[in-house]
Amino acid sequence: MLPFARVTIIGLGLIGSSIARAVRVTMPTVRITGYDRDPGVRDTAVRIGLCDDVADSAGAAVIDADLVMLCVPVGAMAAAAADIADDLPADAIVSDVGGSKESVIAALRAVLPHAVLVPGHPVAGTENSGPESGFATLFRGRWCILTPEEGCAEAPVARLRAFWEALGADVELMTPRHHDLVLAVTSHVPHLIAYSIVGTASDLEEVTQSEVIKFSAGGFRDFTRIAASDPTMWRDVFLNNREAVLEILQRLTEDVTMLQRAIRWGDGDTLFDLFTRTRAIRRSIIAQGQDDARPDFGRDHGETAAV
Ligand SMILES: NC(=O)C1=CN([C@@H]2O[C@H](COP(=O)(O)OP(=O)(O)OC[C@H]3O[C@@H](n4cnc5c(N)ncnc54)[C@H](O)[C@@H]3O)[C@@H](O)[C@H]2O)C=CC1
Ligand SMILES: O=C(O)C(=O)Cc1ccc(O)cc1
Repeated sequence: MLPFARVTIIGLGLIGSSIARAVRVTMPTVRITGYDRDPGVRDTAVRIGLCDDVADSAGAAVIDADLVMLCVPVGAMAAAAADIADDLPADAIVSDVGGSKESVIAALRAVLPHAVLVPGHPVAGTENSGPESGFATLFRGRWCILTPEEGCAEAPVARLRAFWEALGADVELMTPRHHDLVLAVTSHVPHLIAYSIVGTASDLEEVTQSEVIKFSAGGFRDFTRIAASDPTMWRDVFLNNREAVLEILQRLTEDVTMLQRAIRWGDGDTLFDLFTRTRAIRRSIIAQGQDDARPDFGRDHGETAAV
């Protein structure tokens, strides 16, 4: 049995459009309604046949929904929730895909105090954004973390788990606070490092202009991919996961200072030991099959062109 019969997606960018495509492929009888604040995005969604219906307002989109999935930048969650508040069916489950959780939950609760809320975060994405960049297999073999509030009933969590599993994701539960700390280490600070190193290279433009392009086949090229990620989305993530990001940045700063000292004093053992440890981490990730180089990951899936 399907976990939901009528799914509404608010925000039809990379993640919203990928959910729509994945639902089409994996649960073809589910009725998908979409809404986006940007009329151009709504037009594109109609043109590429992303949803069964694209509504003209957020309220009209949710009026008979079983599941409402908020797929907007985390700084826009409160506004998106306010737009659906008056028309949301009392028994509909509201979820989101925001990359930070504690502040998003607080913002959603302030606007939807009585809603059945099961927040989530699919740990899957790309540096691209917009409705045409999504693809149906984005969530396959990836984690989706659900962060229900204390005291949340089990049934809605189970239904949302079944939904994400149908899209191919592996589901794990965490407290919102723990989610935010884990993601600060594994995703948010790495993005900040990429933004920062690409910015530093660009500040040295006069020295590096040609070299940056010429030699960017190395690690720098990987940084430029990450640093091409959506500015609105990432600005919002850093402002909303402030405490955890600052905590991890403090620790990183101490570790970088330690490396600086090792380089200054010619302490090769310290460098070698760390690099040996980090190489083992990379190899264990590959051994667990959690690497993007796996053949069923990546961006060129047959399903991409299908919807
Ligand atoms: N991009 C990624 O790799 C991942 C992003 N996420 C999360 O997914 C969410 C969406 O990100 P993307 O799909 O990448 O962004 P996107 O920029 O591709 O799409 C966001 C869409 O939301 C729309 N929007 C903004 N405010 C709105 C409002 N108040 N009402 C209705 N529509 C509104 C925009 O017009 C845009 O079309 C973010 O919260 C982000 O943290 C989660 C996992 C991965
Ligand atoms: O493109 C990449 O390397 C990513 O890290 C994708 C990503 C971006 C944001 C998230 O909240 C989760 C995953």
